[in-house]
Amino acid sequence: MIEVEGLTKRYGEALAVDAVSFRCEPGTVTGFLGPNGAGKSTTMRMICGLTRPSAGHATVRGVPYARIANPGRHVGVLLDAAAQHPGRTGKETLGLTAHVLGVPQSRATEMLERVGLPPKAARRRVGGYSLGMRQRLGIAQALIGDPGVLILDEPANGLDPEGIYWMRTLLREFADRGGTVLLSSHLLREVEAVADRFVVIAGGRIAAQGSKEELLAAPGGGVLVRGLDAAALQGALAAAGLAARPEGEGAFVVDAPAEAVGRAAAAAGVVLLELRQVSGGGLEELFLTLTAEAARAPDPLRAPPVPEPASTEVAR
Ligand SMILES: Nc1ncnc2c1ncn2[C@@H]1O[C@H](COP(=O)(O)OP(=O)(O)OP(=O)(O)O)[C@@H](O)[C@H]1O
Repeated sequence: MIEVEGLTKRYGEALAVDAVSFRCEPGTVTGFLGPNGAGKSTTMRMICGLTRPSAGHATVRGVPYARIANPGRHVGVLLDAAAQHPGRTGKETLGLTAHVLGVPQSRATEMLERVGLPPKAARRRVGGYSLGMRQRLGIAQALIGDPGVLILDEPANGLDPEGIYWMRTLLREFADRGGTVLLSSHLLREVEAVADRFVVIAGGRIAAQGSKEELLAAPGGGVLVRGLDAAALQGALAAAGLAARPEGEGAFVVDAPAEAVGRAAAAAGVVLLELRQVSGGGLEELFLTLTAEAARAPDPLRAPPVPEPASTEVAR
């Protein structure tokens, strides 16, 4: 469980994150979305105790991250895959993490295999890795302590299509085993495919949050129904008192539960070819609408970045 309550980060006069609150429940993947500069990384860094909030607080499994003893055994974090030491090999990097977390070295070898870094790649220096290989190594580091929570900032960056598919499966299985995942990404289709819930942030503020069903349902909802005989279907719906509007090709949209529509058709002996919830324009359309709205309402306090004093940051 991750709980974020009123998290706020101010850099001088500029508000990077403005009173952000959300929860990530065990067994779910939460997609954290927003345009460039929206405040996603800053929020994630505050959750992980790397950036000090100006106001508000965040807890992971009920305690602030900084107070978790041996946090890598509980929370797997990947915030910046490029932050690996370039002079170490992949195997050395992961071996060191295993040592720090107190897990057997055999687990490092196991994780390298799991993330698709075979022995030959693992013997190479990280400085020579592609971005996708660094991401895989970062994911291995996040997973090596067998945590129950994953916090991943753009983990799919640089991954090839096979890698993206692999990542999706990994995260889904992790959540299905009861894990909690907070995942930021610009790959909307990928997030849509894996996440159960979304938190959309724009201009430092929450623009929307909720379950996939809630956020992606078309305004007004309704079901689309198509019958073998369109006229008979229309008659059946009318007989059941259900208002239907034609949707082309013998289909109708009905503002009623799918069960009521199915029963009306069955009662009239009408064969149905299609019966489904009407979905909206997908995550992409939702994202563009929400972020455009946020852009139309600029916050006068948001200004160009100023360097943060080093003392307020914990070293990565
Ligand atoms: N150390 C800092 N000093 C000053 N401003 C900062 C600092 N870090 C981030 N910001 C500002 O805070 C805002 C949010 O940045 P953040 O990196 O959290 O956005 P993001 O949603 O992760 O963006 P992206 O998708 O591009 O990674 C931006 O306006 C950014 O310029």
